[in-house]
Amino acid sequence: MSTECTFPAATILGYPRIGPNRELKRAVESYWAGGIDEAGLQRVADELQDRTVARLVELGLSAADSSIPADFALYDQVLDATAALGALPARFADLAGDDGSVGTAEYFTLARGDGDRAPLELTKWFDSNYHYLVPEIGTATTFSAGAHRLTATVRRQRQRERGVVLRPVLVGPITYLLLAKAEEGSPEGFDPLSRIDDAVVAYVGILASLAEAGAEWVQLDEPGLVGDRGGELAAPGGLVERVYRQLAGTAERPALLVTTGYGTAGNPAKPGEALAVLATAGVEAVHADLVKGAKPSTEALQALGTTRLVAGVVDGRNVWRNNLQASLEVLEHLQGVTGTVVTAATSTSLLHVPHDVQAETALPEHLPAWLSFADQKVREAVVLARGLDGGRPSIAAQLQDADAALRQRARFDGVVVDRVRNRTRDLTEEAFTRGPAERRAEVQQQRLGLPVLPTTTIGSFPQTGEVRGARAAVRNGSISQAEYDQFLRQEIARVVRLQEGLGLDVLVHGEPERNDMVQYFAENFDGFAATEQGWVQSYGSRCTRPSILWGDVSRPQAFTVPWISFAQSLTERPLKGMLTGPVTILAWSFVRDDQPLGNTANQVALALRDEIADLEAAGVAIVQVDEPALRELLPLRSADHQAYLTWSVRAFRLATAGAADQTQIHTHLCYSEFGEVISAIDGLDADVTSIEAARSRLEVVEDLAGFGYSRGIGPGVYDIHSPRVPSEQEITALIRTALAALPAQQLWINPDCGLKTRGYEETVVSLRNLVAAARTVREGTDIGEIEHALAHS
Ligand code: MET
Ligand SMILES: [Zn+2]
Repeated sequence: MSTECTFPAATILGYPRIGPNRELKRAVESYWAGGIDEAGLQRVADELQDRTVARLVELGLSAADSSIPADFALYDQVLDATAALGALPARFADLAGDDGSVGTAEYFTLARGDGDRAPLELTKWFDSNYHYLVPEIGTATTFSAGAHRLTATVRRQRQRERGVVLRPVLVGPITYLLLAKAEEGSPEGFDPLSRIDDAVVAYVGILASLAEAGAEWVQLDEPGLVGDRGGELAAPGGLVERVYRQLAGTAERPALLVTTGYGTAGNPAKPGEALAVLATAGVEAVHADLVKGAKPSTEALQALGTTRLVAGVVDGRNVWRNNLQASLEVLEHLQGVTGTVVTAATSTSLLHVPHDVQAETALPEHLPAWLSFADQKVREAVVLARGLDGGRPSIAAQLQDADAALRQRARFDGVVVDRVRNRTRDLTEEAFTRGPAERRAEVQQQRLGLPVLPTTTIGSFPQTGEVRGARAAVRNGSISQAEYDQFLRQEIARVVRLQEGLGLDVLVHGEPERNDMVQYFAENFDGFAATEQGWVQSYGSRCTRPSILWGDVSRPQAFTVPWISFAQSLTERPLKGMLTGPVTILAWSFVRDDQPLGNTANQVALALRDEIADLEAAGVAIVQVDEPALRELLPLRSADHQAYLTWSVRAFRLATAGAADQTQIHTHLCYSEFGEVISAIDGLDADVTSIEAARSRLEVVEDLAGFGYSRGIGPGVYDIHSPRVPSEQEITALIRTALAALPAQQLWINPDCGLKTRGYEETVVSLRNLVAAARTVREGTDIGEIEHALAHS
């Protein structure tokens, strides 16, 4: 290792990879479709990488001092680590070359599967909306040191004119194994982390090859230490210390920066302990998330000695302009207490935010000055470093600008709206409570007269090229609003007729007017703004464009009612009104950072409550409020779960509890891992809940029965995540599985989720089979009796 290991005064942990115009997304998809070959894809990726480096230099990072991270995954950074380690599950063993390395085609096979081989599973990356590919580790998994892509990147940049020195980024060994799941067939209770020693050997090899390629620093990301296991692992004498002693003790290596992020690493009651442990182990620089995590204690700072502290004071997760004054105070404090050497940095990679506020042309006038996307955040880190070095006068103008923007934001009309505040303040317990569930079920059945095992869908119908085309056409002005509305009415009428023809019991309008289930609400609520170019990577080549919740939220006028009542006017059967729930709206937007999330959630809830009241007034008898993100926002530490579940469940209840007993409230959740949240789901007090269940072959019904869940439940019997058509027999068998655990009166028959990503061809056949299966089961004598009883109650 070089004895000179100075670290830059400013850095970022990572930068959006997809490209300002989603160049990488397009290139990767074109490669999959056979439009370009591997060399073509590599050319686009290299060009983008060069432009990123140039842009970061323009923003103030140096090309020569390791301040620019090399985190250019083609699909996912965890998949990159899997490929670098050659740690493939047995079903993909043939994808590795003799030296354990994985080529480009094989890399994508891991991500997408082939033939009968299922791809690696996708899961949320910590509490973000980014999804990574889960490593599968078993007792026999082999680990090799094949970080060829990363070393090639480092080498290629070093060989450029004037030589760019990047800082390669890799998921650290402990986090890698914490994020893994046990490979199928592993012994009961097998913990992937038990393979740490073999993994470390491979990391030692990777460090050596990166040093040889010319890397002076390497960044190992260990955000896994913020979870429940972090406290024990990062305690003095624990696994973190042992592993990093080994890595730091190797001769051939670049200097090491270990990052955490997404909260306080290690024991939350001893902030900074994990950093001190890493320093003791011999790591040259440690990073702490000072936005979501706690400030390290003085004791921990003292223990850092000469180890540099990379201080994450610029929020990598949100889009608000930094309070430079406050950040500088934090940095000065850290530096002042113990003489710790401090770098100004982001709290996480900037992967979670869009590229550049400057690319937006249609934001409300007041908003751009309050915002900071990736490029602005790079500048913030650079400015803070300058201020820390040169004192406040050296950045006086920037401090003043940031301060002025913050003050303007705080008093802006719309950020605080008295009318909205008064409503949330004056809420009594009554606003959160409906009548008794049994009584509701009774009056709803009287009103709806549904058969036993009622069939329905989750809301959206296939969004065909025609639907997307019409939306694009009205946006670019080639058709008028009136023509577009007419098109939507035709589409809705077609979907309603189709469902009647199929014989579904509760119909939907199909959601053709919605570009996205959250953005559509953001566009119709006050307090939100949508971006044009604000794409962030969700997984692989998929990006989302979260809206920005900047002010107090309210609903100026009913907006779903016209579509829902039009659809209802076309049929005698009950039609469900479709809304997105408060927690999901928050989870999939950038939310304001100046008040507790629970307060914001209640404002959104009241806006939805107004919409439900208008739907009821229009004669709608069933309203579904989707909360697919309820479980997603669950805090990383179990100690924090209860507080979160309390405010999120209350927000849902506030949205729905204004509904009359005769109005049936449905909710939909897209997952079946109910375990830890089952009582929260019970707490939502929805009359009917649909969930994903087909893939796990309805395992969840046992849990529900064990819990004593007593309201309506629709475990999905049709997996909509693939074009595969489930047969009538197969669905019949699933319904019988459900019936073995739960009473027929409680069960609904529906798919796992909305149909918007499916094609009509498979959808129609699948739904026909679903209706036929429900009928077949209904005709079983015992159930026939129940139905008879229901009809006469
Ligand atoms: C991700 S959950 C989706 C629910 C929505 N109602 C739909 O059907 O598309
Ligand atoms: Zn869903």
